[in-house]
Amino acid sequence: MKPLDPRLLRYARATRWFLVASVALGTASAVLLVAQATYLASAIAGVVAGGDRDVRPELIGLALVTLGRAVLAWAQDTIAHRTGAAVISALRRALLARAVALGPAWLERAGAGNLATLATRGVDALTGYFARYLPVLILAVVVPVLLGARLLAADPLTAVVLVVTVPLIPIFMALVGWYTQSRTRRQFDALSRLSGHFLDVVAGLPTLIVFGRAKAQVATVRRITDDYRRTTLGVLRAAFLSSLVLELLATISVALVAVSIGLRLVEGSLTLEVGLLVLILAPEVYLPLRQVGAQFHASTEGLEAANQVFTVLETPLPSAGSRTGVPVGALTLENVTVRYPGRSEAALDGTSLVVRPGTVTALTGPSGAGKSTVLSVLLGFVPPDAGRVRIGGTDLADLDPSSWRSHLAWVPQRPTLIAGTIAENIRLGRPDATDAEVAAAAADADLGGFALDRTLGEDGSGLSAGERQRVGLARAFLRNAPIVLLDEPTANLDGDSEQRVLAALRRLVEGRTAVVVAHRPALVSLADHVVRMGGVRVA
Ligand SMILES: Nc1ncnc2c1ncn2[C@@H]1O[C@H](COP(=O)(O)OP(=O)(O)OP(=O)(O)O)[C@@H](O)[C@H]1O
Repeated sequence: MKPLDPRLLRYARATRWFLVASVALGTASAVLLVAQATYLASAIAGVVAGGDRDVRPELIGLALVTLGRAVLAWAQDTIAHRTGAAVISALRRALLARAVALGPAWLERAGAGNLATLATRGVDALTGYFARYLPVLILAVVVPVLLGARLLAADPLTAVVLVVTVPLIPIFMALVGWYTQSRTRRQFDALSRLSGHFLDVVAGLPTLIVFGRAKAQVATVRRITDDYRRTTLGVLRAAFLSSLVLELLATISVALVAVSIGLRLVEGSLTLEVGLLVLILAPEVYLPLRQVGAQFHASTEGLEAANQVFTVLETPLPSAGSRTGVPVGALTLENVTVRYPGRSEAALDGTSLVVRPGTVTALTGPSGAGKSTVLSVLLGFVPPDAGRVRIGGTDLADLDPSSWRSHLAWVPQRPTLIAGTIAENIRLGRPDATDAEVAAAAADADLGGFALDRTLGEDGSGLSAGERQRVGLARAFLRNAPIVLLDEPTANLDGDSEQRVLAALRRLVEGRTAVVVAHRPALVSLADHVVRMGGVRVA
């Protein structure tokens, strides 16, 4: 694992300024450190020498330098936290924007749980990286160089000891990093698996309880948790052991310097002032290196998360057209074949279909025949593996996806609802709609008797399946788009509601191009054309 992933500089610009500021602050702090040691050594040597030597200037200098170092530490800390927050929010925004651009088919493969872990806990782990690891990493480069130069000037023999021992620490750390990389990845994978599974279990809890599988799921969660605990302990073990060895290495090196100073002081070949200066500065050379070792493991989780974010950001987008003018005309599927990843059988196998403008086409057929897949293809969520989709003669692949979708209204089998009021949920269909337009759309979808300011919970909890579908319909009414795609819009409605919604649907599809997945005869009767799907090729 690289100590600084160059992609961080590319995707999070705040990192560049942070590095520049940190190098400047680190250099200033190293210079103050040398000044502090010089004042201290001179003051002690002065006191030991006795006589009437006035050490007040050294003491004043010492106080000022100490104050300066405190100010620098505060500035470094503030900048580190601010940069961390800026980078985290930039990465999170980029990640979510990319996930949206990659589309639902990618999300299904990547897993919503994984994405949620990455966007929350994952990128948050970068706080430790910016606040604790990077500053000491920079100090670990700047301080040994500056202090080494000062020590070379003061006592070349100590400089030789440093040149021999200091490089051992980064070499050792690189070995540790190499060893722990795969373990950290395994730890993060286990956490993602745990989150994904937990999400599924919570969402399906009522079903699991009814089928008596809740206990079995508890056992599965326990197994994954155990796995996570084991990998975490493995990473921690490596962290503690490597810190121990680094401390040992640094301590032995300082001891070597101290012994040589002691011997030469006794011999009289070194003055007390220089000896003290070297003794004060030598441990400071190793300090940032030791801190890097100690903080390295605090940073690995954040770096691994960043690595995974970059993998998502670098996932090529499905090829999309750029034509923004959407032509008016027939929607045509020509020998379209769709094969979902991991499925040997094609969901659509050479399907051809023509939907003439201004007409309603009903897709019927047995479950699994590929009706919803036709809608996904028309929505541009699932690209055909073979064949073409044309809009008025233009290949759908040449159209800019968001321009195309701005011409569509879509009601899926289970419309997605967000936490918020019913009105807010309907307004997703057209965010700039007025309250009166929202109310009219609600009335069209047979939601007239509902208090639109009623607040729904997460995923629209608090509504029945039929009510959820009517909110989805109200959205389509509000959208007022020329093409309407409906996936069994009356599936969950009772007879009376169905009649009212059908009347509204008749108004909705009037003069528009509509494709309706339909099972119920009443809905099929809305259609100008009925296409039966399932096994046989349709036309
Ligand atoms: N995301 C997916 N990943 C893998 N296979 C899928 C996916 N979505 C659908 N399929 C498969 O593709 C086939 C067609 O599914 P589709 O949902 O289009 O059928 P449908 O006719 O709409 O069915 P229903 O009437 O039950 O909604 C089915 O065999 C289904 O299992």
